[in-house]
Amino acid sequence: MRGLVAEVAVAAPLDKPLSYLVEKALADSLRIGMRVKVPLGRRTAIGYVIAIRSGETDRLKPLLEVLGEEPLFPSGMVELLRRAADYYQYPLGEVIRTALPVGLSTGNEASVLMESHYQPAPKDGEPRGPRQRTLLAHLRRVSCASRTDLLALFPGCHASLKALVGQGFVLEEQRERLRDPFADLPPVADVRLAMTEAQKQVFAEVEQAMHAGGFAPMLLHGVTGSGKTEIYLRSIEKVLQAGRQALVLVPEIALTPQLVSRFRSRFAGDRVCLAVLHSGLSAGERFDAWRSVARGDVDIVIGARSAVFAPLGRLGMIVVDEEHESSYKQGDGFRYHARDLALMRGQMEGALVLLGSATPALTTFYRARQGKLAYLSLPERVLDRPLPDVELIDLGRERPEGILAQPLKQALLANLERGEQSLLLLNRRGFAPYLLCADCGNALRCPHCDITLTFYLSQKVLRCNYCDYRQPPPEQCPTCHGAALLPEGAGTERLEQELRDLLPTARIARMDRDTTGRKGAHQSLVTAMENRSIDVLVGTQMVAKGLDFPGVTLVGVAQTDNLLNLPDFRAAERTFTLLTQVAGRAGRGERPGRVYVQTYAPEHFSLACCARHDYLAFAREELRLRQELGYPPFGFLAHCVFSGTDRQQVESMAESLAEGLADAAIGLGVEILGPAPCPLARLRGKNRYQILLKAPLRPPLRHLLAHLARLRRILPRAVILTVDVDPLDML
Ligand SMILES: Nc1ncnc2c1ncn2[C@@H]1O[C@H](COP(=O)(O)OP(=O)(O)OP(=O)(O)O)[C@@H](O)[C@H]1O
Ligand SMILES: [Zn+2]
Repeated sequence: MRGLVAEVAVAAPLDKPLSYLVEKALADSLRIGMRVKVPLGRRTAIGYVIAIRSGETDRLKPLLEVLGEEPLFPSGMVELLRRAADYYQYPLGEVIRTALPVGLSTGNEASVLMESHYQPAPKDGEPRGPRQRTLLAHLRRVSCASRTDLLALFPGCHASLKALVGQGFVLEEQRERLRDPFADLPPVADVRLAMTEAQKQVFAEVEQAMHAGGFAPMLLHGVTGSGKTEIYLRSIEKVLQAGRQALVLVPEIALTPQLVSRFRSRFAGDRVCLAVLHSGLSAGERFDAWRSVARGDVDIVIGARSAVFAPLGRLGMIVVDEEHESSYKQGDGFRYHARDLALMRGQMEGALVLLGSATPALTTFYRARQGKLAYLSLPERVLDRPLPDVELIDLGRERPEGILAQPLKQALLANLERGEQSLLLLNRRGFAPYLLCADCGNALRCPHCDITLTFYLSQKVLRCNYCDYRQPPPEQCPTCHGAALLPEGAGTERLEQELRDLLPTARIARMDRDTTGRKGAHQSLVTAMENRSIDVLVGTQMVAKGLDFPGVTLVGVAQTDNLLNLPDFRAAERTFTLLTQVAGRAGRGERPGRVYVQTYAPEHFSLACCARHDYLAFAREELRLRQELGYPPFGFLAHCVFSGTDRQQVESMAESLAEGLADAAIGLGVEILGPAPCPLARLRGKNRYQILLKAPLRPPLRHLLAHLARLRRILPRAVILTVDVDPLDML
């Protein structure tokens, strides 16, 4: 018999969508983009309708229920979702589940306004059960979480949560939905800047592409402080005037309050509806925001990574700010890169895609050089403001007693005297990265991970920065029972302490994940910097990210070598990028800036190029090295990680699959590297092996990955394989 058939991408690890019969009662209300309940084997599952057609229905099971009254994404987005699933070799239903806001994926409608929220109580010690400990560790890390979010992260955690509340480790309260953390910020008055000549030129090129219509990918390479934001704002105005919508991606909403407020002040009120999608929203709020976007009520969406899937139906432009940022890549599950999907989406929907950065990812820069992206450049800062002077301090020669060498110390003192602000970067949290035994030389290590425990002096705790394992610092060395355990190396806590000794009268603050966990904490640091009630801000990478503090004239980098020495072919690029970005925070106002970078490798080209503000020279040298080694952008990678508790089993499964791949790879020109233990050979109690697939062209790599999808069926349940296409993090 023929009838109505729905193609459903079920949120489960399935190769392809399944067909279901649509019974008469549901036929009228069903549309593409709706969420449905379907039978799957002996259970029911949630899925998403991606097509409706007429066809043979004899052997089809009927669709059980339609959830919600409106589609969650426009039918025009199905193709993007499909291509994303195909590109990253991930099941379509899971891709859609990742794309939708969290509250929606669980199946229960997220419309509750009041719900339980949990916070860690000020009680020391650890609960008994491992589940309770994990939950508590999570709560201590995030400070507060709603029941919905906890259940999504830790399915079935009701009992543990109740026990934690019962024992006084956790406080429970009924709260309204979380408020929008940006709603009550003082509105910044919008200054409509007269564009500089360089800005005018770039903007003219954007306008031209807009007139031409259709897909137009562009790279806006503008040095730090060159006024890229104004280009975004003006371009979006044009897009809105043409009756289309804009999507703005930022690396992390919570870390980019200044950009968000510039958009707010330019557009809010102008009968323009702007939605900010961010993780501070409660499930209910996210659901509401999503639906109003899906209905077409929103003109501009600003959001982090996952906003690339915002259900905008009349998309005219996508801006990807700080396109080089690695937070655009999702690190687990569906490992997509939001910038790459933004390009894919722009192409499919005929939109302009503007990627902006002072330090474009080399892959992006190379694409521009090949002519796949238009190259727009703002080579100078606005208003003839100079880029800061950068001085490299050779630590091998200076040999400072503490963390800071003389020249940087003196600069800090002088800057304080002048009443100007300073910024110091050290990309390590805590007091010290190791607690080392002076007798036997052993460092204390995480029992679950292949990594040393970080020592936090203020909290008197040793903590694993990967799995959050904690223990009090022991009295004696567990190996030799020696009593001299010494903190080795430096983290932001220690640097802060050293600064307090050096500058006793200065107002010093620290910005890292430990001081910004509380809601609003990051924002109050930013405000205090803007008000000049902080003299010196110390922090991790966070201080390097897109902040615009005109009062900062001095930037110091405490060390560069841990970044430069990471076993990763992108180490030089990461170093160059981070240093250039943090240096770019200096001298953005009226007074010029200076930068001191402490390093053991002053002759390294990534540092030398940074000191000369010479991105092009850096890119030239780094591209040459990449080409020699066949690494991106001259080759394409897929990173396969096998993990499980039984090391031997993991290793032997990795070997079997590598052999299977090797057979299939004959004649394809794909290199198969490994299996070998991952650099982080143990993580959260799991042993890890990796295979790296490397190919000069994409099609053979994809071919091999398709083969891997079949091969992996032989894996036992105890061995988990994750495949990361275009990996960024290969530890
Ligand atoms: N045409 C202009 N006239 C005067 N000031 C301007 C102009 N354009 C931008 N500015 C100011 O210059 C500063 C830097 O601009 P913006 O924050 O857009 O830089 P950016 O290019 O995004 O830099 P980064 O990559 O470092 O974030 C801002 O304070 C901004 O207000
Ligand atoms: Zn650990």
